[in-house]
Amino acid sequence: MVWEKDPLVQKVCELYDQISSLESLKPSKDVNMLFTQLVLTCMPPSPIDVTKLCKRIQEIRFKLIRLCGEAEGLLESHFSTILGSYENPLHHLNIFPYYSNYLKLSLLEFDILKKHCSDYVPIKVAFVGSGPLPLTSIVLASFHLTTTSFHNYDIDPSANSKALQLVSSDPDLSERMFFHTTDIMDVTYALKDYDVVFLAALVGMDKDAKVRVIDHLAKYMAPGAVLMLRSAHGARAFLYPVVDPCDLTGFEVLSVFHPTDEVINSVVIARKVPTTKHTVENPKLPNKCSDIDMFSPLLNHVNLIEELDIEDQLS
Ligand SMILES: C[S@@+](CC[C@H](N)C(=O)[O-])C[C@H]1O[C@@H](n2cnc3c(N)ncnc32)[C@H](O)[C@@H]1O
Repeated sequence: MVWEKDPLVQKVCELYDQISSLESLKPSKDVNMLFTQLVLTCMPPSPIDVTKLCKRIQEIRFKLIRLCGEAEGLLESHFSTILGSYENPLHHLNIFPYYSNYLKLSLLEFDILKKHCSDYVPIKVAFVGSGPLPLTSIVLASFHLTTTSFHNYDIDPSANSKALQLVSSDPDLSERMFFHTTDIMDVTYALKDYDVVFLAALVGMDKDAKVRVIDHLAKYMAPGAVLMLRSAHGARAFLYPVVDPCDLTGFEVLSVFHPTDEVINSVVIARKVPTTKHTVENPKLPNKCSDIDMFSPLLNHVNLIEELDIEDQLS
């Protein structure tokens, strides 16, 4: 189908023109109004396949994803600064306008994780691209994985110092949340200690960059460890990069879930396969997620069905 004439695509291009003309993407009435319009335009289920867009609109999409990422970072930084001024920041998270979205997204990710690691609670989780307001780690640690330690990686030192400020006064999370300031591409053997690695939607802003990060994680994560990724589907792919199962070399894709409500990101869960050219010598098996016999006929049978489901979903 030729998407250029599609009214939704036309609306996205109009909004791009206005957003790209803004002086600043810091939270303001105009910025909030334009991004709210953009999200409301892209949210409804849509048959749009962004791989079929013409070159001009592909370029608009790539620039728009970057603008959305910049605005999201500025929004999170803005509210993290306000929250950091409270005595107990974690008691006031609901001042963040998208807090309920994170509650729903984190519950969705926890439910999907539980389904594929049903007999085991992860001991160590890494969140890559945690940002100045690491709500996924905070929500998971507070409500779902209440004994798990969370290692948050962010390339931006100011993001980590703001994030640390939010949890340092909490007796529980201050003991279970850790922050590492580094490019994830520079983290190697430490990655093999994590039972689960979450990859933020905004780490790897285009396909090539995303695949480079995924290949790096495939090289150093422990066999059997779980990778949770955020992707996008339909018109939501104008807001975030898309992760396709074929991008996940070195992993076995367990499921892909496309929400249709106000949770914008699709969720992809995959498990590091035990034998891959990427495997680093003598990898330490993280824990029970890898104790599952990766090649037991039953498991393969179940996985095959789920992968077939994936094929159905994606066809
Ligand atoms: C603003 S946060 C938003 C996270 C968002 N809530 C999500 O789930 O995608 C994204 C963070 O990723 C960080 N980031 C981007 N590339 C990175 C990399 N290669 N290594 C570590 N952090 C990175 C940015 O500094 C930014 O703070």
